[in-house]
Amino acid sequence: MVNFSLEGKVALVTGASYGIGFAIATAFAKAGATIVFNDIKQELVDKGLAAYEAEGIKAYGYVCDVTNEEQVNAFVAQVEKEVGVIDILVNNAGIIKRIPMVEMTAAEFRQVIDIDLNGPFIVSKAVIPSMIKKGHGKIINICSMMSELGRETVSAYAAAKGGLKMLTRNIASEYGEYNIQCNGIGPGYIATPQTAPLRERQADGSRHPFDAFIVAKTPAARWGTPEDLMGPAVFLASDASNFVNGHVLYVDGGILAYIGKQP
Ligand SMILES: NC(=O)c1ccc[n+]([C@@H]2O[C@H](COP(=O)([O-])OP(=O)(O)OC[C@H]3O[C@@H](n4cnc5c(N)ncnc54)[C@H](O)[C@@H]3O)[C@@H](O)[C@H]2O)c1
Ligand SMILES: O=C(O)[C@H](O)[C@@H](O)[C@H](O)[C@H](O)CO
Repeated sequence: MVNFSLEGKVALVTGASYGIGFAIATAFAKAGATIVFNDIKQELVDKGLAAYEAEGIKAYGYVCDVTNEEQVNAFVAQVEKEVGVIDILVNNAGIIKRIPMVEMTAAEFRQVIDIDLNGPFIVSKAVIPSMIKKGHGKIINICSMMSELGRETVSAYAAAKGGLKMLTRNIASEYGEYNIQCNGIGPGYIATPQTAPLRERQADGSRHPFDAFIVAKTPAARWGTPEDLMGPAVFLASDASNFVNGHVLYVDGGILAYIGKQP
């Protein structure tokens, strides 16, 4: 039988108070896992805890900044003591800055790289030793369309998410022999607060031009929802994917397959 169960597993999903991380953690809980998440502020953690409770899920929430190595190490040690060794890590925490490249400061560029690329490095590094000792582990990095494509204003984000794709391949290469699988999920355009500015209605009530552009660019002809990522995430976290390593699974309604509508 194919085994998609996550019964008895401890899953850490970073930045999972809402949005994509919350949907993935909820799916993991429904598949049997114990959920741990972190966020940068107590109010976000509290909001997350209330949302999990409303779904009937007992989750463990902590304040931790994924860019702070000392904080992350202390957090992972605390989770191992209070909840158990982390079997599944989802590097979901991330930010985007939409600024034309020539107007972006180096400090802004560095901040995006720090959260979206250094963060997954720091958290993965903290959990891998215990995964090796335990004899298995799953790491899922939340990549992006921008792991493959560029567009105006997102240079730092594209650089970080392209780097995250290669970090994924490297973790798979370096730790595959310890029965650790590291794969990515590359969501297409998903309706969350991160993309809300791209979907805002215009003053005259018409659709934001980017909103119409994305619907036309997506063969599925719609934005994705966080729930669209649930099945792929459970697959990559479960024993069903034990020989899948170093891939990015694009969950994009077909965007990367499509040349675009003829004008
Ligand atoms: N929404 C989309 O269309 C889309 C598409 C592809 C990839 N993604 C990626 O999915 C992930 C989740 O995005 P989302 O759209 O659900 O919403 P989001 O980007 O707003 O959520 C990210 C979460 O990470 C947290 N976070 C930010 N910095 C942090 C830090 N230093 N330490 C810990 N937590 C931190 C935020 O507080 C938030 O809870 C991100 O990595 C994003 O880049 C989103
Ligand atoms: O401004 C943007 O183009 C978007 O915010 C994206 O980058 C998406 O959020 C996503 O990562 C695509 O997969």
